[in-house]
Amino acid sequence: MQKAMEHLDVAPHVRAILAEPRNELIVNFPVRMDNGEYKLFTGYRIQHNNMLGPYKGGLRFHPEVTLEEVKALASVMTVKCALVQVPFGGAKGGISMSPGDYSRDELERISRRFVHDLGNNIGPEYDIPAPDVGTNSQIMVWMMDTYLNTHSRKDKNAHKGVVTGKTLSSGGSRGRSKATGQGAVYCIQEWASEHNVRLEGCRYIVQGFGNVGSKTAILLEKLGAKLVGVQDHTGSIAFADGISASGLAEYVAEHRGVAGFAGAQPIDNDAFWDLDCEICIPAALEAQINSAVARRLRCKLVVEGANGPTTLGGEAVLQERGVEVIPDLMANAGGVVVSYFEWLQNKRTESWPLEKVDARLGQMMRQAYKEMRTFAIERGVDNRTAALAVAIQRINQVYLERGIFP
Ligand SMILES: NC(=O)C1=CN([C@@H]2O[C@H](COP(=O)(O)OP(=O)(O)OC[C@H]3O[C@@H](n4cnc5c(N)ncnc54)[C@H](OP(=O)(O)O)[C@@H]3O)[C@@H](O)[C@H]2O)C=CC1
Ligand SMILES: O=C(O)CCC(=O)C(=O)O
Repeated sequence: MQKAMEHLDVAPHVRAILAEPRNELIVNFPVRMDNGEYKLFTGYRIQHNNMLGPYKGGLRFHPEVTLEEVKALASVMTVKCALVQVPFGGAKGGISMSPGDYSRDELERISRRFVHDLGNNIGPEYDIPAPDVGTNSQIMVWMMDTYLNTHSRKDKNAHKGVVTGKTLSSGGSRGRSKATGQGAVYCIQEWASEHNVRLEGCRYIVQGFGNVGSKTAILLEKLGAKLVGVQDHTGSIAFADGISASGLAEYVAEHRGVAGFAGAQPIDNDAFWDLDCEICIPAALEAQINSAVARRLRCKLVVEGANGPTTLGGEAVLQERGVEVIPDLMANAGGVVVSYFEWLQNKRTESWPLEKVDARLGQMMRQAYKEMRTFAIERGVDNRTAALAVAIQRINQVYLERGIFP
């Protein structure tokens, strides 16, 4: 962000405000396990900035969740929303836990108790959680239901928009589950048309085959591109003739990992990064592409499906080697854009057809992509610097217009 601000005239107080989150919430809460014993969990919710609208961002259930990680991810949400022009600010939250270690009943009690203890610190006009790593639409529905039961005694259907990423039957939006992948694919299509690359036959590798990784892979496959390698926590697989993305998604749903998939060969985790391809899509966790990995990559383009997958060192090497990066705040913004549509539909008691969701998503992603590339070309900077600059410029403008309450 500091690098981007060098290209802008940002007021000193706005720099200071953006450097820290506004609110940091930590809740410690006990949950009854299936064996009758109680276990204490620590939940975080970081509200980074709400100048452009209610705080917005996902909730992560993963063993590596820390306060520092959530703070960083919350700030990415602030700039992401500003870049794609959804009227939201930035937030993120999570619990340090491994969801796979708990039964469905335990997960429900953990999710409900977390929301109960967040109390009035979330709300449809104040702070709106969504899915992230280790959480899903069922967890979002439990969270919404808990909020409605504790906040609106008479009308159980008002305020459904307190959480997005819900199941369709409980107030979700068509297209939300594939939205992040769909947004990434719209970006890839823009890149391909700028560089005259045919996506048919284009080879790509994906790290992380959860919501973002699998949906991106399936949509690219539909465009004729070829998935040649996948990695998740269970291992890495490759197949030069192309792995079936939809077949692999079905296998992962059943086996909870890519290891053992019959339609590809197992390879070393290290060798995954050496695979010949045009596009590399990190869609798991932060800091996966460090300088050593960046030296090995044999792609033309890195599309950051995940938040923060490239370290500063990794990015420097990619730039040196002429590998273009579509940064997280641009590449994975499709999720929050369709979350915004879901929130709007909940407010208006509407249900949009998928065609409308996709068309509006495409329009917003392409507009933001164009603004990022125009800034990058005109100022001679990389895409991340450009995307951040476009976003910060917008936030700065609003601070200057509205001023600071004394
Ligand atoms: N869901 C959304 O709408 C959005 C998500 N994102 C970002 O996308 C990324 C992925 O999120 P999402 O798809 O929702 O999460 P999921 O939990 O659905 O999937 C995460 C995937 O990453 C794998 N993974 C986890 N750790 C590692 C590792 N160390 N090495 C390789 N693979 C690993 C997981 O495997 P396993 O399950 O076996 O652990 C799983 O396949 C995150 O950075 C998230 O913040 C960004 C925007 C929106
Ligand atoms: O859909 C949302 O509100 C937020 C998704 C998210 O957490 C992200 O974009 O990183």
